[in-house]
Order: sequence, then C-alpha cells, then structure tokens
Amino acid sequence: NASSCLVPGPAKWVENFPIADGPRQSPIDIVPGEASYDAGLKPLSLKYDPSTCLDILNNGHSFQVTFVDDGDNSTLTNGPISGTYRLKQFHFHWGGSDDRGSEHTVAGTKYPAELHLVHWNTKYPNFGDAASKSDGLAVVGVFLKIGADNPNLQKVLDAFDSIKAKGKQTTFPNFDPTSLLPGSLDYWTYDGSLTTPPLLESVTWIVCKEPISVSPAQMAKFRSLLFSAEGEPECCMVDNYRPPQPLKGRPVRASFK
Ligand SMILES: Nc1nnc(SCC(=O)Nc2ccc(S(N)(=O)=O)cc2)s1
Ligand SMILES: [Zn+2]
Repeated sequence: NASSCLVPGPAKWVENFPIADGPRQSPIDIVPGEASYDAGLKPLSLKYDPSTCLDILNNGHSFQVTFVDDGDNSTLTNGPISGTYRLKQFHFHWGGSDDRGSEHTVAGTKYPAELHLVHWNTKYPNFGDAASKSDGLAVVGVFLKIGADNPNLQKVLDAFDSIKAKGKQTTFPNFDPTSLLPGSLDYWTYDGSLTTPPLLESVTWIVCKEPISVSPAQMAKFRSLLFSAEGEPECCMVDNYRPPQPLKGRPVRASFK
C-alpha cells in the first residue's frame, strides 16, 4: 500500500501567507468551560436541496463535494449569522490514525475526523468575492467519532474509487448533506479563518457539539485516498488538518447551556 510521504505542512504556510499569524486564525481549541452561553443565538436553519449536489473531487489536500450555488436552494440561515449563506461545498479533514484528524479540538480532545460545510454570504456576488470579506463565509463543522458504521457517510466513501488520485473528479448526484448532521445542532461559534491557504479571515465558525459516528473501516477508506496525482509516487492522504491556533482574545459563544 502507498506510503504516507512528507507533505510540506502548516508550519511553512506563513512564508507565502503571512496572515497565518493573524488575529483570527482557525482552527482553535474549544474550551467548553470558557465559552459563554448566548441566549440571543438562534437555532441553525440548514435547508439543503439534494438536486443541487454536483460532483466529488480529489483536490490534492482533501476531497470535496461541490454544489450548484446559483440560487437559494441549499442555504444556512439564522444561528449566529444574519442574512442568507449558500452551500458551496463540503469536505473533511482526518488523521493517519484514530487518535487525531480533527482541526478543532474540545478541551484538547482530538477527533479522528471533522466535516466542514462551506457557505458564502449572498450579500456578495459569488464565493470568491465573499471569501475576502470579514462576514463573507460561514463554515459548519461536525466532529466524527469512532463508533457504528455510518450508512449516509458510506454513500460518499463509495465514490472514492473514482477519485483516488489528485485531480480526479466524478459526478455525484442527489446527495443530501442533511444526512451527515448530528441529531442535536447545539453549537459553539467564533470568528475565524479558512484553515488552509489562503487562510482568509472571513469565516464565521459554527462547530456542532454533538459528533456523528464513523466506523474504523470507514476511517481506513478515508486513508485510501492519495495526495499524489496519477503517475506520481503514491502518497496517502492523511493528516490533512491544521493544528489549533492562538485564540488571541476572541470570544467563543455557546448556543446551549
Ligand atoms: N477568490 C477565492 N476563490 N477561492 C478561494 S479559496 C477556495 C476554498 O474554498 N478554500 C477553502 C479553504 C479552507 C476551507 S475550511 N477548511 O473549511 O476552512 C474552506 C474553503 S479564494
Ligand atoms: Zn476544512
């Protein structure tokens, strides 16, 4: 099987992206005891239309499922944000073993993987423009915890054989990302950034407290993807997570007591 090669990691990003040392970088370690309950926070409204699901792609640092975002068919409203944000894509981060892989941590606890549902603010014309605005993006994070096999997640994993290498893409119709959400949508929220270059400080983070399940066999499937393109030495796609960054005085609010 493929080796896990040395991929230049987060420590080098600051050379090309000085914002890596900025005031609102992500991910962070969430300390529940230090989060402040905010009764003014509304419940999340996530309304996704499976017919907007387009394709699945190995982009060389994760895989992502991309959505048609030319209308308000799949949206995030309420929660900590105002206005309407459209779903653009979802992707995951995971580790080389079950003891690591998530980007956010909870009182130092790492989960084996983390799902990110990426949305952009429709007050801007498109994702690229929104990505450069302080209120341009909203990402819903969901932790994955080792447990029972997750049949909804399996639908995504079943597409992996056709996107094993970097740059591979295939159609992925009629998938409902609601099926990947936990039962409770209690969340923590704080102002942060993209966790990979360009590390733009434009993300309202919304991290769900309740994880979804993933089985050990399903985690092994994540690790069968490659960072490398066809014809290159095979490099297992693992440990594609950025470690927690300094909070720098930012408040973390909780939607629950
Ligand atoms: N003008 C621009 N177009 N596209 C970009 S960045 C593309 C993109 O979606 N990047 C991205 C990086 C990290 C994350 S994450 N891990 O959810 O913070 C989400 C999204 S800037
Ligand atoms: Zn991400």
